[in-house]
Amino acid sequence: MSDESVVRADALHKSYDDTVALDGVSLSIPRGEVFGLIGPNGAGKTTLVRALTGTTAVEGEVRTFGVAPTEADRSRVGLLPQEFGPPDRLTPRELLEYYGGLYDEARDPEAVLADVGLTEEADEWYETLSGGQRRRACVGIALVNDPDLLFLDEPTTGIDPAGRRDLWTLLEGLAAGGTTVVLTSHSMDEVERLADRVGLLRDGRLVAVGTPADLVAEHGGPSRLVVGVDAGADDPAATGDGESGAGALRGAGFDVEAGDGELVVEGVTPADLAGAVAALDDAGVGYESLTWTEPGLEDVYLRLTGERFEGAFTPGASAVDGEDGRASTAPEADAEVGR
Ligand SMILES: Nc1ncnc2c1ncn2[C@@H]1O[C@H](COP(=O)(O)OP(=O)(O)OP(=O)(O)O)[C@@H](O)[C@H]1O
Repeated sequence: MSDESVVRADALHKSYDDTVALDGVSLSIPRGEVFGLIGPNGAGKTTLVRALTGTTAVEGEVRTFGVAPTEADRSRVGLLPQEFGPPDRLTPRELLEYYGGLYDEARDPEAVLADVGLTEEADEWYETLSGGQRRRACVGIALVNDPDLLFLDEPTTGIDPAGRRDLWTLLEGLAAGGTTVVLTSHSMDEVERLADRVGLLRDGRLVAVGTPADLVAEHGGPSRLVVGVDAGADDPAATGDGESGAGALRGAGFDVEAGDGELVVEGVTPADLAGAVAALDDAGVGYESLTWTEPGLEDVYLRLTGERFEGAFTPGASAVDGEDGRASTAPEADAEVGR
C-alpha cells in the first residue's frame, strides 16, 4: 500500500462474542480523498470507523498519518460519531468554544457556525434545537479543530434537504482543500455525489471498493425502460402482432418482459428511447407512463446486498409523461437504504 495513505488498515477483525463485526477489512485512503462507506445495518461501518479512529481495539493493523490512531496527533483528526450527545444546556456557540478550547489552535466559532448554518441559532440551548440543527452543531464540533482527516458517521441524518446540500458543498470544499474524509451514510445520493471511492461492507467484509462510476458499471445492471400500461388494455401474452404495447416494442426489436400493468425493456440506451416511443405511437398503443432509469449506486447496493425496498427513486431516473409526452426529470434520488 502507498506510503501516501492518510488511513491504512490491514486485515482488521473484530468480534463481539459470537458476532463478527469486521472480518478481514483492508483499505488505504490517500490524502484528500472522500471515502464513502455503505452497507446494511449491522454491516460493520461504525465498528470500522471506531477501529480507524482508535476508539475500539481490533485485530490487525491501523495507521493514520503513518502511526497507530491512538498515537496520531489528535488536533489533525475530526470525528463525528454516529451517536454523539454534547451537553444539553450549552448553546452552539458555547459548544464550539468549549470543544475548540480542547485544542491549542481552533477555528473561529463564528466561522464554524456559518459553515454549518447555525448562525441564527447560535445562542439557543442545544436541547431546544431541532434534530437536524443538533446534527449540524455536532458536525461543527467535528470541524472546530480544522482537521486534516475527518470521520463522519452518518453526518446528515435528520438534516433537511437544503441543509444537506449546504453540508455537501462544505465537505466538497474541505476535500478540495486536501482534507481526507471518511463518510458513512445510508443515503446513496449523498455518497454518489461526495465520494471519490466507495466501500461496500456486508457482514464485516468489504465486498466492493471503487469509484461510484466503476461500481455502477460493474455491478449496477442495465438501464431499464418501464412502460406503464393499463393492465386490461395490453395483452401480456402478445407475441408481436403489433396490437399490444409488448408486441409493438418487440416488433421494433426490443426484448420485452411483460408484467402486470407494465412492460420492462432492459438495456435501452438514450438513443433507443425515441424508437421505443415511436413504436408505441405508431401502433396506437396507449400508455400511462414511460420511465427510463439508469443504474446508480443504489442498484449496486441492492444487487450486492441482496436487499430490496419499496417506493424508492433511483438516481438518474427520468420520466416521460404518457399524456403530453413531455420529458421531465424525476425528483432527485433521496432514497435511504438499509433502514
Ligand atoms: N458494543 C457492541 N457490543 C456488541 N455487539 C456490537 C457492539 N457494537 C456493534 N456490535 C455488533 O457488531 C455488528 C456491526 O455493528 P456496526 O454498528 O458496526 O454496524 P453498522 O454497519 O454501523 O450498522 P448501522 O448501519 O446500523 O449503523 C452488529 O451486528 C452489531 O450488533
